[in-house]
Amino acid sequence: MPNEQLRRMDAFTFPSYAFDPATGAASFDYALTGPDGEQRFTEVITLPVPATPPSAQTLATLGRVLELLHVVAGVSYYKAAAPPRLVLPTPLGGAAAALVTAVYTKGLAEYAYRNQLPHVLELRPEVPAGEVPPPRVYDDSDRRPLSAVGGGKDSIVSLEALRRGGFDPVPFSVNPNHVIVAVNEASGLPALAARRRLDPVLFDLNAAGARNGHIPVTAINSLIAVATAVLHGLGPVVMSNERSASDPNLIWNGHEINHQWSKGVEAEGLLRAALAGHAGLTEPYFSLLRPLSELHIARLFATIDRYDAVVTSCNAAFKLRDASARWCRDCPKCRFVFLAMAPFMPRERVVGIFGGDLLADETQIPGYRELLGVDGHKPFECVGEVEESVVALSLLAAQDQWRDAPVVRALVDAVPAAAWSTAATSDVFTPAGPHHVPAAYAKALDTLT
Ligand SMILES: CC(=O)N[C@H]1[C@@H](OP(=O)(O)OP(=O)(O)OC[C@H]2O[C@@H](n3ccc(=O)[nH]c3=O)[C@H](O)[C@@H]2O)O[C@H](CO)[C@@H](O)[C@@H]1O[C@H](C)C(=O)N[C@@H](C)C(=O)N[C@@H](CCC(=O)O)C(=O)O
Ligand SMILES: Nc1ncnc2c1ncn2[C@@H]1O[C@H](COP(=O)(O)OP(=O)(O)OP(=O)(O)O)[C@@H](O)[C@H]1O
Repeated sequence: MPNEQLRRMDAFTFPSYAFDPATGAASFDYALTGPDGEQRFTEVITLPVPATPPSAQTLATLGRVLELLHVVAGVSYYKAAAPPRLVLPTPLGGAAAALVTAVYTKGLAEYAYRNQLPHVLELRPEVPAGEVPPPRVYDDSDRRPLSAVGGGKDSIVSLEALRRGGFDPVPFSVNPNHVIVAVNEASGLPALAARRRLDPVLFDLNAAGARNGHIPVTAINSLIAVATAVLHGLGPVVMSNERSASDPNLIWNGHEINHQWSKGVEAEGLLRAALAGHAGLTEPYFSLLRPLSELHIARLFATIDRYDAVVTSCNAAFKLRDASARWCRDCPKCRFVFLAMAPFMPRERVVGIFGGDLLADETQIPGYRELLGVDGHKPFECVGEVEESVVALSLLAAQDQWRDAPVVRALVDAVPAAAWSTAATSDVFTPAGPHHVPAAYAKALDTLT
């Protein structure tokens, strides 16, 4: 469909969805509609099939989770045109409607900002009238947790904390690539995987110049994880989203723009409430690392060495096409994670993990100046706060192995005095802030210290 027709689309709808318990395949249909016709999409998400066929009650609960997933996963296709109307397929209760509204506004905020589409931030879904029958209550709180694995340091910290804490976690990933497969192999734990196939039409539209941008992918992965946990009779989904994921990158038109919105604590609370209200799940989902800073998580990661040859946090390794093998060593996330790990490891260990020494490479200085708040705003990437970067730099400047590294020397001179004094009194290693970690899991992280 030509691009100008896409731009005239006036509504996004959700014609139907279907689930086949025999294959685990859920197919979700979407449509952009407008004066020139309709553009249809179908996304297929295939859940791992359990050894024992699910009961009717399990399928009923799963159906409720899939209803939420159908609507939330629509963001990928909505963004190709960003029409003014979002027309939901079925009535939803207050908590589920609140989740959907937030996913399409706050979750697409970076997309709206970059494409200069302020109406997206004001979208209000049209919810069909009608009562939603109350769901069956499903108490999953004391079952084995499903631990979402993304291949990076954060999910490794959670997986190891759960394992050492005696929770017997089941690793789980969506579309595991070679990095995630290698991390799971290093853990030695049998893992579950779901497959997600975006409609290839979307890639054709992208190539033809359709609107594109960041989407709240963690909300989608989270609901796929919860659907898998329900289907397999497992307990809560444990995520590894940190404290700083809740902090915005910038304010635009009075709205917070946060690249990591669906990793933040607001999204976590909305998802939990929607899953309780719409699907009856009592303890569906939480982030074990929520009270921790990225720097604190890096310090915990340094206590675990069995994943050094495989751990990869760089997003370039997770592209659907043309992915890098591991760390690209030239993006904000590589720069930040190197800086965060370096104070807690021998230099040769961190250089071995990354396959190169970013603090010996002076071309990295402009990128590090952004992370340290000297230039520009916090990059649109999964990176820690400026204060965490300054604290990490101060730790490096105090170590013989790093003090004379060219990048460290240049950055120490660049950071303003005010930032050094903030860092000197920083609480970056003190767990803090709102979280949803259940009492039974609260001590799991102590196993790593
Ligand atoms: C890997 C990555 O960063 N991808 C972003 C990138 O996409 P790109 O075009 O360079 O390559 P692909 O990932 O292969 O995607 C091709 C197109 O497919 C569409 N698409 C992909 C996945 C999806 O779930 N929905 C989609 O619609 C999209 O049109 C792609 O162009 O740039 C895109 C445009 O800005 C981003 O949308 C891609 O981001 C992925 C959805 C992705 O998985 N990103 C995560 C690495 C990510 O950003 N994680 C955040 C968490 C944010 C959150 O709130 O959940 C983080 O780590 O901070
Ligand atoms: N493919 C995936 N399947 C399932 N969960 C995922 C996947 N990718 C990321 N996640 C989860 O989503 C959350 C955010 O991902 P993110 O990439 O920030 O984490 P990570 O890979 O564990 O660590 P890092 O921040 O070091 O990259 C984490 O809880 C992670 O486990």
